[in-house]
Amino acid sequence: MELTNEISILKGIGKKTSDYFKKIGVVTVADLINYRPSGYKVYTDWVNIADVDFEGVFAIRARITAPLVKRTTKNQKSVVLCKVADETGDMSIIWFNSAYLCSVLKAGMVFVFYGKIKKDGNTYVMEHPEYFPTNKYRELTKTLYPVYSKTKGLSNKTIVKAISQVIESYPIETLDFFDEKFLNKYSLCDYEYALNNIHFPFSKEAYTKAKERLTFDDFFIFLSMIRLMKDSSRQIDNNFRIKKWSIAESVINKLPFELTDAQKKVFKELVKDFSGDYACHRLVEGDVGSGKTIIAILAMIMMAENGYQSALMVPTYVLATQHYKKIKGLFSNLGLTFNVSILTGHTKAKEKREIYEKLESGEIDIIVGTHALITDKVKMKNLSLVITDEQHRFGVNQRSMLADKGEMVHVLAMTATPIPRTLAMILYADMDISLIDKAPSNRLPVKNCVVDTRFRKKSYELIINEVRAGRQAYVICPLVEESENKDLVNVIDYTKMLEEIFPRDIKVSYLHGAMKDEEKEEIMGRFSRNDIQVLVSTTVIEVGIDVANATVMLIENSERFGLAQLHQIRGRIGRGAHQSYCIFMSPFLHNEKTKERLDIVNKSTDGFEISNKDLDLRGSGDILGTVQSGFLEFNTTDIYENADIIKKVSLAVEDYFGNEEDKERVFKKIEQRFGNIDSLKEKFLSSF
Ligand SMILES: Nc1ncnc2c1ncn2[C@@H]1O[C@H](COP(=O)(O)OP(=O)(O)OP(=O)(O)O)[C@@H](O)[C@H]1O
Repeated sequence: MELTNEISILKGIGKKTSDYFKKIGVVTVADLINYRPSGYKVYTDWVNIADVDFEGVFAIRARITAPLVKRTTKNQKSVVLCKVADETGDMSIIWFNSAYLCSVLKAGMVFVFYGKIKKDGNTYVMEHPEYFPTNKYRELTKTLYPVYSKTKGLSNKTIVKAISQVIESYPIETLDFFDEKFLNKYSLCDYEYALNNIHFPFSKEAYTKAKERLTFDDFFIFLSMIRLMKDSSRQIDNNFRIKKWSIAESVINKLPFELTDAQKKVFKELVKDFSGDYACHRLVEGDVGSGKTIIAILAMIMMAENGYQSALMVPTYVLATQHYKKIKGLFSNLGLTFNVSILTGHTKAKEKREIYEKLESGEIDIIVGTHALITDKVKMKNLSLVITDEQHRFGVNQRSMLADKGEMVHVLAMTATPIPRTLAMILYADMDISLIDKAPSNRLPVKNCVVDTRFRKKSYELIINEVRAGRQAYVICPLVEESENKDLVNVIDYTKMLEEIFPRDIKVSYLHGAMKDEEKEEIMGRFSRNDIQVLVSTTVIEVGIDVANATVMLIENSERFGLAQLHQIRGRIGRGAHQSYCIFMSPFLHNEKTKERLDIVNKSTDGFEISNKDLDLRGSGDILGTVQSGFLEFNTTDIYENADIIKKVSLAVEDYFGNEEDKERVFKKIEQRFGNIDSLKEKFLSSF
């Protein structure tokens, strides 16, 4: 048997069955062994019938007390009824469409019945259970039984049988990538053991070992591919090598704050990239408010200092304006004469023409903007650096459309999405990664609370007190206009209500997505000058808004938001030296799930931890769905859950890439297990 053979060479798999297998993506023998269980059935120890006092899946060990009876229900379904008893009580069992059982199961026989127990009036009924002789069941409780994703016409049993055939007759050990020395070094079991125990775990411990090994393999292949890609993108020469960066350094010394160690490290990495042999391709990842903007500014100063142009592209007009103003302000304070401009969809036609000209002539050193930057009209004399504020708003395509306005430019991407470094390596395969892992030290941790609406009055008092102390506040509501759902609060009415409650001198205003960009920008401008003290807003403020004087965040209907989003929203406060307060308000705190979710953001201010826990609650499908598209399916793998393994894998990949012989051997094995490396690479690339 070859792994490339179609599965029809297996016993018991005819044309019809192999067609069903095709529907679940299994065509060849290789597909079959890589088709991993979607879950496992755990056969729990049996319980006394008397102890069953809630619905659920149970095992009971009981004697059949009377001959089985066949009935037909009102809607013509055939059911079989069975009475059973143990020392503690009796119970009814019902099977559907299984008339044959009447001649198999006889009064007096003892079995372990395993199935769902439901309440029926005052009694409990077991529905359609499996049944096993006692000894067989005892064996089953020690193991996990695989459950595969099926398709109509293809039973779990058929899949189990097919996989067992391959495992029994194929020399699985020949597919191992690694030798004993390597396996020992990374404390891994061998591949044969792993494959056996992922499909048919001998014990729970064996399953854990197997899962760990296969997860390792998945990531090993994945990261090897990334490494290959990186090797090829590394070859891009640095066309814009900087020779000096003393102005950037003097800016650092004159800033009103000292850069954090994390920021200093990233700055050094950038100097090294920009002055090195190859073009920079770097992702800067830092939690909300960690201080990424100044890094972007310093990078652009370095380029300007060497006579090159740079572009900063952000997702919204408001954000572009904020960055532009910040850069202008900083330059004028420090007496820097570099030419900075802003280009957005709202720039007036005449002004636009001037900007296009100045970009083409090289007069503008730094251009900040939105998507407007990628139009054909924008031509740049010597664009050398492209910075994008990722936040998942720009695809790789847009990033490269801007980059294409220069000749193999440096690329710097910024993100606040709290993804573990290893996952970032997958999402941003071709990039180096810098982490800003510590927030500036002048910050006091935000004080949080989760409260129901009875706390509203107190929240308003807190807001008034903070405003009196010179600070400002945000109130976030999920919807804009009159809402059909009375439980949700709308921004405009809310603002009116606050205006009535708050003393006259406290200026309240609102912001929502349906407003015109210029209106939004005008309101944000007034808020950042403290002309407005309380801003009632939808989540339009979520990304990047920076008003360090704002210290209160009241989030109405906080149950409506995702946890990562709540973290982003909260990130708008706690950005300065003053104590900040975040109030997660919800009328649904009696719901345990809601409370449990909100407690996560309440207790943690670490974006990475919050995402992790959010994933635990929601399952990882959402995030992994995009990562795995079209490539290896990490179906035994959850990137977040396996962060430790991934770290180990990165080391292992580095190990291998240092050694040509090992590398070749491993790639041969990968090919053997999955097919040709080039096609694998192609699949990999197309999944981005
Ligand atoms: N080292 C530092 N010490 C003190 N304050 C700093 C430091 N670095 C940046 N800041 C200030 O912290 C605030 C947040 O920084 P910045 O806007 O760059 O955050 P960010 O990482 O872009 O966050 P977000 O992803 O939320 O937009 C700004 O007001 C900035 O001036």
